[in-house]
Amino acid sequence: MKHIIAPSILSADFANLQRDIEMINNSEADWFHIDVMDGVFVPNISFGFPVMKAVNKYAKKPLDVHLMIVNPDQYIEEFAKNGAAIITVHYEACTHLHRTIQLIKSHGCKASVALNPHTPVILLKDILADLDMVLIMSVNPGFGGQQFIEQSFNKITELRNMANEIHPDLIIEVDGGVSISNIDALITAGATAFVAGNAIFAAADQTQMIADMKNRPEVSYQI
Ligand SMILES: O=C(CO)[C@@H](O)[C@H](O)COP(=O)(O)O
Repeated sequence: MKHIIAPSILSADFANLQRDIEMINNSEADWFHIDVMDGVFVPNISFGFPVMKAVNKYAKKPLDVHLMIVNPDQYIEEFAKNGAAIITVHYEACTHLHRTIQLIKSHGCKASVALNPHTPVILLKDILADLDMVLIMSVNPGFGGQQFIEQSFNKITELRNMANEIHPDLIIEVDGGVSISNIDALITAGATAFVAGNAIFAAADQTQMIADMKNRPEVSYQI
């Protein structure tokens, strides 16, 4: 099976957002990755509903919305109304994670949980069967263009082993420092979806970079 490529619009040119959305529409990318940051959960503010609406107006692929915010329950309905297909909340931001997951699903979205680099995957064991996806943060969230944290490989493998027992078709998404140099090893470790910001938007030929990240002749995943 082919893995999923989700360009992160955080690294797009916001003065030419429609152009960058069309580039993704016309590429081999699978999803749009949308990073929402509130300046509280992470030390950065990205954007909220106005940008989400603008992306939803032109995007022809599913919107993969990553909420790096506190109190995500308060905003889930609004993100769903604005076109979110997948909503990821942070384990570290949710006191009643089971309730939050049910809320996401009740709005017709796929439910996903993100883990910061310091959070062990075992903490998701009792909720894994309810999830469509787990997002492994391979940098500390808040900024694009950071260096990949190598320990993430072990987390991906550990999560894939746990998922094989409980939920074999779980999507494991990796976010942060993903590039053409580490994507093969990440697929081999058990990841099936890849967020890439800098690797795509800083490339001389963005469409070609997406195609290169999508078509990896040496690796494919089995679930
Ligand atoms: O969530 C985040 C950052 O918090 C990511 O989605 C970044 O936007 C990925 O950017 P690169 O590391 O690929 O440049």
